[in-house]
Amino acid sequence: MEIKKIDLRGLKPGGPGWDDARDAVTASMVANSCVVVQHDGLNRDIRQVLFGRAMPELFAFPVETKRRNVSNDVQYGGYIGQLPGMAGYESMSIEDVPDHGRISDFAKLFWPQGNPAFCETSAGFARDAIQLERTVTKMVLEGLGVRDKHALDSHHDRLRYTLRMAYYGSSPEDDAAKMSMPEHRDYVMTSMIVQHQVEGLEVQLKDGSWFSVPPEPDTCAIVAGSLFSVVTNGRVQACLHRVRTPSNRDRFSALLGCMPTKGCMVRAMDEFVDEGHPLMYHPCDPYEYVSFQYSEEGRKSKDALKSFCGVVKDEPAEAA
Ligand SMILES: O=C(O)CCC(=O)C(=O)O
Ligand SMILES: [Fe+2]
Repeated sequence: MEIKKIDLRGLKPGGPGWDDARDAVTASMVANSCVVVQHDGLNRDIRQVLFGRAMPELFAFPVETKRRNVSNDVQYGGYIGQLPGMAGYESMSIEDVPDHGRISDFAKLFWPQGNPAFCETSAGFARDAIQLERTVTKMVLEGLGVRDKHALDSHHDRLRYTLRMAYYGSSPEDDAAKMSMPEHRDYVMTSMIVQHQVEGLEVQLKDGSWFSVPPEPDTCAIVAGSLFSVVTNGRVQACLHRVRTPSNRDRFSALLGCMPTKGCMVRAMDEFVDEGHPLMYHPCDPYEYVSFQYSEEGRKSKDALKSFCGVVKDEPAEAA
């Protein structure tokens, strides 16, 4: 089994090829909780500068400087590094990235006099990534049967976006089979993952095997997070994925995470609930869900989303 990449180049909503691509994107999301697309949406020059210059310069700063990137807002925001079992992994996030003030505040943590080139690169990348994410999510929701333009718009209007830049440093004594990031599901609505030259992202397929997403230029992967299961009433499950780089090279990736804006409840869209598909998840506050997922109870749970807001709760684990 594998995930076939879907060509979105040159497609316009409703134009030639759109319906076929939409159906293929939807089928991949339903089957694998992930879609890999070939696109012309992420400007090549911007990507080249982001991965070739901006990110290497950023991660070269000392840890004390990188730690200035803090977040009081979301779990795994700000700077992450030196995690147990994940030596070599670091990431830095810019929340609400369409707000240029957030990017320049971030840049000033590293370059107190500012760094317009860095700001332009990250803003350009984020702008393109948001556009592409919206196209793909629109395809999936339409492909699953949502026709109401207002419902699609209001889904998008209530999202906020975080740009996360990640670095996976290798070390000569690393075992090539070693995991750089253990398997997990993202709590978000969706994550877009852009790789650059070095492999790493692996997605678990329905038959339990792991598919390594090739780091081809002009492609990216969009994986479903837990909150997308709520919205689609379980039609699309959260994607189990991990990072492993058998070639043992240093690796960068850029991620666009979508979360609902604060204060918005997440609920199944009307189109996905009917007699044959009873409601699976009660409407929930996404930020309360995130706290739950990382709480002791959430970590112990076989299916944190179901335990938190499932209409039918998980069977409690049997006492040993
Ligand atoms: O770097 C990647 O390819 C994926 C990282 C990831 O899954 C995450 O940060 O949640
Ligand atoms: Fe992830």
